[in-house]
Amino acid sequence: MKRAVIFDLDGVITDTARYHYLAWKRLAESQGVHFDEAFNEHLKGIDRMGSLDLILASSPRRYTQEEKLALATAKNEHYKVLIATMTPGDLLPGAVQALDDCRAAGLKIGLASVSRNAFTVLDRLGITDKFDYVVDAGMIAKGKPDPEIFLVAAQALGVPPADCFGVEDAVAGVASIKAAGMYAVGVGDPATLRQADVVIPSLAQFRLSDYVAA
Ligand SMILES: O=P(O)(O)OC[C@H]1O[C@@H](O)[C@H](O)[C@@H](O)[C@@H]1O
Ligand SMILES: [Mg+2]
Repeated sequence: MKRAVIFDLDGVITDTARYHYLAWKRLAESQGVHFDEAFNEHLKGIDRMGSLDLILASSPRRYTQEEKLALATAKNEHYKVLIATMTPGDLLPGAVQALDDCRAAGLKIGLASVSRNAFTVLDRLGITDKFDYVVDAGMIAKGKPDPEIFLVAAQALGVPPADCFGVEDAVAGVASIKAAGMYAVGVGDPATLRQADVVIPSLAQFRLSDYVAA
């Protein structure tokens, strides 16, 4: 029986994945790099500097560390403008119900986000207190697809990884959950999230009883 659930944030609980996409697209195009939805799939779940490196790999120019930091900061400033007006109305359908179902079933609830804006987004959505523990980028050395972030969350929740399941919209995130030895619920397209144990289109189709016994 599963005793804990660890959710990703961006693209699972709220549509910030769209805001990351818009901010990266503007940044990439400012550097003459073509950017589309297909390329963006590879960036989902990847931390800020890792994402920038993947984008700049398509540029013939070489960038100094200082230039890269300036570009990452510019992207983040744009992203912060996009999330500044978020409200609880930006919770995706089924998100609160899924969290409440997990709470009612007595599961520990964690959040594993590589975003340095995770606490701001949780605050804007008004759901910070729905989590027993939140791991963000500042607490880990290696981002997704490394298992570290899900393992740190499981340890903080006091539940062995085999008794946890993770919920993710990103290829890198599902890989991180599986590498941590957990059951993976993918949110999105089964053709993209091939490594997940089960894939649902959105949290509106979240069926806790299907995962706790898995
Ligand atoms: O730039 P931030 O807010 O620290 O976010 C880092 C990453 O956070 C992840 O949750 C997103 O899926 C990525 O797209 C994003 O790049
Ligand atoms: Mg995500």
